[in-house]
Amino acid sequence: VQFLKLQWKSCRFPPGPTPFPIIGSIWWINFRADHGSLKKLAKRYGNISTLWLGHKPFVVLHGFQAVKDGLTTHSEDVSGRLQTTVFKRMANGKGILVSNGLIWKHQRRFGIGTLRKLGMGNKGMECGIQTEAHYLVKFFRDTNGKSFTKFVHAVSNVICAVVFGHRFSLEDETFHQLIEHLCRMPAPQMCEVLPGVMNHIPGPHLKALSCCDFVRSFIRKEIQSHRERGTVDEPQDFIDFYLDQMTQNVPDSTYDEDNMVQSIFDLFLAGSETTATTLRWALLYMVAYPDIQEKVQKELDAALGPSHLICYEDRKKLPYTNAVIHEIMRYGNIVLITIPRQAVKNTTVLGYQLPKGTLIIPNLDSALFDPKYWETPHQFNPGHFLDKDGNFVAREAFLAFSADKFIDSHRVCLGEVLARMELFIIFFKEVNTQIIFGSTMKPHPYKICAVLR
Ligand code: HEM
Repeated sequence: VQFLKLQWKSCRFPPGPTPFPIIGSIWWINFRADHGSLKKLAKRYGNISTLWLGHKPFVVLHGFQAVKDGLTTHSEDVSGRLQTTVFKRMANGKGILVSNGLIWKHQRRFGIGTLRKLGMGNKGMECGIQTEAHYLVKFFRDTNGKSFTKFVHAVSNVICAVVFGHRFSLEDETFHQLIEHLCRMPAPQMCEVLPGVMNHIPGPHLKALSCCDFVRSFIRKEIQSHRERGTVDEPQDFIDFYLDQMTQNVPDSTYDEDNMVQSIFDLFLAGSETTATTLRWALLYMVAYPDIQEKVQKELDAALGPSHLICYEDRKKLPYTNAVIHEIMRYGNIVLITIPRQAVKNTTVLGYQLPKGTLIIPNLDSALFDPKYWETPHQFNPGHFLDKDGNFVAREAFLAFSADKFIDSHRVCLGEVLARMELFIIFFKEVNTQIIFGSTMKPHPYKICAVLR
């Protein structure tokens, strides 16, 4: 009976493999939503298909057009986030990244507005990024080439300056603890499968949750020291602005300390590892494609010179470098599928009527490698972002930050402009001050025994 019920239910959704009670249809992709299995799914069922996790349908969007139309035609309808066990333990419905409804609207609007007031997109934040880029290169010189491990420190420090009003030294022990806990936080999936049981069994999932607690208590200490300092005439950082907002008389206000802590937590979570990983890919590609590195260095030398203090505006004079950074983001493809969306009301996606609560998985990877939109999708080719005269061209299929151009619209990356500034300035600083090369190929460690002849 359960089987028949499920078949009846699945008829109303986009096509997909046959679902069975309990296991659904994810058996068809070997229980793994990775690049290869989602490609296989699209090949068999088309650009919109359904996977069932037990009795829960996930609608998968594949290819640039499907991802774009699916997320933007009725963008507000598909702007929800699923409240999974992990997300509840991580955020409890607060903050920006996985919240919904009024809390999400308030916190997101406040977050964007405040980041702009604090200089996102202009000189304000540029200065903080230049400072971090400077310390990275200094650290590189002092340690003879080990700056690569410090990307996450540099980009987290930019966020520290914005939210706490100060940066940390790269040697600071407390800061190291913050970074360590931030990096150990990836979602503990087992809690999703067996929530009740996993809460009592030790393992990486409990470690990840205790890392969340550490980061939150770190943020609370900073808020406490702001409170002790008392009100300031001019708010200097995110916490100042938020404390001020809490005193305003806003109808149905959701501005409280828990939401402040979680919003700051979300900025760290969404903004540290993402940007740092992209920078690590950047260096790897410069090692793998030395001819491209050389062309970037030539363009920098010709347009700016070695002692120039780089600013984001300079990208307009550096079309090739700008194209290389975009190609790093496209080819590095760090997100694969974006955090699943949920329909907040009955809606239509690519002609299918989807009921409220349906989960939607936009496969960003499939847009960044869509052969209809990229000339050589599986090659690292900065030419994707250049016209025949060598001018930089933006590409509509470049959905690294999700599927909408406008930050004020629903659920796109809130830190896109900050990320772009960081990538441009830090990449410039690295390539302009050093030649990046890989060391020799070494054999894996092995044990050897010599016997006398
Ligand atoms: C290379 C760097 C980055 C990439 C590739 C990236 C990508 C993304 C993607 C794909 C999403 C999901 C959007 C959706 O649901 O459709 C997202 C959301 C978000 N990002 Fe980023 N991001 C980056 C850097 C940053 C930075 C630097 C910040 C802020 C400091 C940030 C803050 C956020 C926030 C708060 C959200 C949640 C928005 C919401 O749910 O309303 N991101 N990002």
